[in-house]
Parts: sequence; structure tokens; C-alpha cells
Amino acid sequence: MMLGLALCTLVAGVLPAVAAWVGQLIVDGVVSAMQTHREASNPDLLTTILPVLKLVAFEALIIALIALAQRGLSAQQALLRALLGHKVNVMILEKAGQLSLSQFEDSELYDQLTRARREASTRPLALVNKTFGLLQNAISLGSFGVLLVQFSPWALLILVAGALPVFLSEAKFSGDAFRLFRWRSPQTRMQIYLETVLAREDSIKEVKLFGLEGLFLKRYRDIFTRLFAEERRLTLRRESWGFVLGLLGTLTFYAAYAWVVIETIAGALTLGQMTMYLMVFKQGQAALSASLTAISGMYEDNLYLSNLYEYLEQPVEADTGTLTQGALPGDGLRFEHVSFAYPGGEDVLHDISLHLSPGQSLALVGENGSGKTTLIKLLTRLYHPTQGRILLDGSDLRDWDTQALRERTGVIFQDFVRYQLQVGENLGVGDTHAFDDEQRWQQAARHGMADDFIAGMASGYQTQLGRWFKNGQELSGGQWQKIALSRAYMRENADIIVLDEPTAAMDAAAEAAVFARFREHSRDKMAILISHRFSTVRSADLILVIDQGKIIERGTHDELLAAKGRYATLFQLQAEGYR
Ligand SMILES: Nc1ncnc2c1ncn2[C@@H]1O[C@H](COP(=O)(O)OP(=O)(O)OP(=O)(O)O)[C@@H](O)[C@H]1O
Repeated sequence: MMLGLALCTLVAGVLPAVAAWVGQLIVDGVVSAMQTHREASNPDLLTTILPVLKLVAFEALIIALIALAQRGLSAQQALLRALLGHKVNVMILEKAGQLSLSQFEDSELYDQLTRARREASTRPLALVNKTFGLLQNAISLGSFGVLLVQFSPWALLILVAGALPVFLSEAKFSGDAFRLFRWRSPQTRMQIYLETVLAREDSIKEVKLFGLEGLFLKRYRDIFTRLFAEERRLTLRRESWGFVLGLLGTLTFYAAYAWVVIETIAGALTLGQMTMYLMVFKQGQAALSASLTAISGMYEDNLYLSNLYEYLEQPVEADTGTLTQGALPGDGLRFEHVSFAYPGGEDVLHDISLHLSPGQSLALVGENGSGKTTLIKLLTRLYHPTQGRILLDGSDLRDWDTQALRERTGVIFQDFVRYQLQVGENLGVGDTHAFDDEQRWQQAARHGMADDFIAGMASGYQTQLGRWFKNGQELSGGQWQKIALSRAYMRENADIIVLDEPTAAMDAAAEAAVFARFREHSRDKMAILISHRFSTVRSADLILVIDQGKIIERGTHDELLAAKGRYATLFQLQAEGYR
């Protein structure tokens, strides 16, 4: 397609000058034919006008070819738009898949990502189009130049000098426009966020009940007003300078025009040459201003692309680990003096040490924000400890092959994802190897106690979930949690199972049943459970009480009750509530 574009560009660039040159031949041909016709004693109209008619036909052919080249250009541009937009979007998303969680949480990078995505389908193509547009105009200008130089090199120089100021101002303002785009991207992101909150089904319930529409819309409008003021200032400056400096170019153009007219009247140019030069001036002027717009636009596109490349070149964490088996198979999981701080933050975990063998279950108990989920994030290698190390089967987690590690862990976080996909696929995501395997879905759903309500749904495992797509069905909070739980059971080979608040939305009977199943399922595995409900925690082999990132108590339920510490107090408090 690039070659096709290049060919059409060449044709569309050269032919206008040829057409102008043929135009000159026609006018001069007509003038001389008129003279011959007048002077001949026995004029034969056909022989005198035939050469001129041939030229006219030739010019018609050229114009038809130009039209063909233009169509060819726009057809290829349209196809390229689709291909390139798709390609760039895929590149952006592929890169997003390689970024680490902490990079995602970096607002600067997130900004870059949003900026890149917003114009991914237009900017790269615009740059290609403008490059070819510029090339075409440059070829035209070059060929016009060849014709014009025969009149006077000065005329050429004057025309170019006249166009330069407007070009420089365009380049400057394009830079300003990009800086504005960059500066306002956090605000733009806030606007996008407000649009989402105000117009999406999962937030609209609360927005309505709290009456937030007015408040959020006001914030939305305020951001626009602030951004618009800047934009207006820039647009006005850009266009006024463009007008004033453009006038300079127009003046030089008309001066050259007058010059040609005077020379013709003086007899230095034929009528045909005058026609040609005027045409060349007119088209040259148009080509020149189109080139200038293209150049300044290209500058803007380029700045955009620099943002895209900055994003694409973000360093990704090298996957150094290769282990698929640990040094001490069967040793289980060990935390050795692990401390952790989120990037730029203070320590949220201090000196955590623990050991969990296959077949054991561990429960984490602690106040909100004490660091329980963070511990799971370290264990699943979404983050690395800032101090200490975590061992699986005697080998540091960092040395494990990512794939091998992921296959050994089945995790459900409290903020699990509610995919707007079919029920079965919502389970299938738990194990991509069995994404489409209905038998495995059914098995997992039985373990996660989701099979009953799925059986009652109109299309069973093929029922679309969520409200985004046609015939989508919404589930209750507890039903979603059962889906998430079943998803964890899809990982058949996982021997580390982590459930972070898995039953908070379930009714009491379901919860009891879920844990009976869970204990049975995880008999020879390592099970880690985070829960604020002591009824589910009490049966764990080891309970850790975490407070402000430190382990303050450890033991079994009975040991901890006997110790009469924090665990005992919290347990009594909860038990009181049920009496
Ligand atoms: N992505 C993050 N970046 C920075 N700080 C974070 C991040 N996630 C959590 N924190 C902080 O780390 C601390 C521990 O959070 P964590 O989510 O581990 O608590 P938790 O014990 O799981 O709480 P909960 O019982 O409410 O789920 C909190 O102070 C929280 O503010």
C-alpha cells in the first residue's frame, strides 16, 4: 500500500505542471491557428485546428489521470486508516499487558497510556497522509519551479520567502498546542472519569440516590470552562498570526502576478506563457499553503507519536526466573523477614516471617488496612518485597518462571472482575487452557456452589452476564462471589489457593457450605484465607493476627483464645453480637 501511495503521489504531483504546460501550448496554438486562419487564402478549418484539438484531448487525459491518482490515494488512505489504527491500538494494549501493577498505579504512566489511546486511530495515519500529501505538493512545487525559473529565478525566490513566516508561526503554535494537550491530560482524564460515573449502569444507582448528577456535572463543566479558556487563547493567537503572516504570502504572490501581466503587455511573454505562469502561480500558492499546513500538522502528529513511543518504550520488568520446580519440593511457602512499601510510600508490612506446608491452611486476620491483601500481592509476585524474601519449595519467588508460578496459584481477590461475558467464560478465565471447556466449567461450578443457580438461567452456561450486551443478565452480589470462587477452582493444578474475603456477600448457609467444600478441596494444598468472620477463620491450622503490617499474634484458634490477646478480644466482640 505504501508503494501504491507513492505511485499515486508521484502521478498527482507531476501531472498538474504538465497540464499547465499543455495549457500554454493550447493558448499559443490557438493564437497561431487564428493567425494562420486569418492569413490563409483558402482556409481549411480542420487542418488548422486539429493540432490544437489534439492538445485539448491530451490535457483532458491528464486531468483524468490526476483524478484517478486522487481516488487511488483516498482509497488507499481509507484502508490504511483501518489497518494502522488497529495495529497501533493492538501495540498499546500489548504493551499494557506487559506493564507491572506498580507501573499501572503510576498516574504519570497512566496519563501517557490514556493520551496514547485517545488518538491512536487517527494520529499515526494522519502523519502518513500528511507525509505523502507533502511529498505530492513538493513534487508539484518542484515541477512548477522548473517552469517558473524560466520566467525569473527571483520570482521563485520571492514566492518562497513570502511563505516562510506563516510556516514558522504554524510550527510554533503546533508545539504550543501539544504542550496544552499534555498539560491538560490529567483534567481530561478526570472528565472521562466523570463521564463514566454519570453514564454507566454500575454507578448510576448511587449517583441517582445521592443526587450526584448536578454536583458531578458542575465539576465536568468547570473543567471544560478552564480548558476551553486556554484553548480559545491559543486558537485566537494562532489564527490571527496565521492571517497576518499569510497576508504577506498573498501579497508577494500578487506582486509576481502583476509582474507577469506587465511582461506580457510589454511583449516579453506570449499569451500562452502568461496563462501558464498565472496557473502555476495559483496552483503553486495552493500547493505551498497546503504544504505549510501539512508541515505544522506533522509536527503536532510527531509530538503525539513521541508520546506514543515514550509509552511503548517504558521499561518492562525482565522475566529472569526460569525455575519450574523448587530446590526443596514439598517445602511449601516461606516468608523470611519480609518488609514491603508501595512505591513512594512507607512500609506497610514489617518483618513478616511465616511457614506454610502443603496440606495446611492459614488465616489472616486484622483491621482494615493492616496489610493482608498486600501480603497476598507479594505472595503472587505482583510486587516484590523491599526487604527479606519469599520462598516457594525452597526457591526464591523471583527465580520462578512466571507461567509455572501462576499455574500453581489460584487467587480470588475481594475486588474480583465481573466480566461482561457468558457465565461459562466467566469461569473459564480461571484457566485459559480450559477457557471453552464446558465440562470443566460444570465441575468448577459444583465446587464453587454456583451450579444450582446457573442451571436455572435461561441459557445455562451460555447466558450473557452483565448489562453491557444484549440479553445480559445481572447477578446478585453473592451469586457473583460464587462465580468468582468457582473461577478459582478452575485452576486444577494450583496447590496454593488464596481467598480474599470470598464469602462476604453470601448468606450464612451458603458460607458454611462453601467452607466445608473448600476444606475438602484444599486438603493436600496450601490454603490461605482472609476473612473478618471468625466463624470461617477458626478452623484454620494457623491464624495470623496482623496489625499495622506486623504479625502480633500467631497460633490456632484455641491457642489464641487461651492467650487472651487481640484475637480473643475480637472474637468475643463478634460472638457478643450474635448472642
Ligand atoms: N496500591 C497501593 N498503593 C499504595 N498503598 C496501598 C496500595 N494498596 C494498599 N495500600 C495501603 O497499604 C496498606 C495495607 O492495605 P491492604 O489492602 O493490604 O489492607 P487489608 O489488610 O487487606 O485491608 P482490608 O481488610 O480493608 O481489605 C493500607 O494502608 C493501604 O492504604
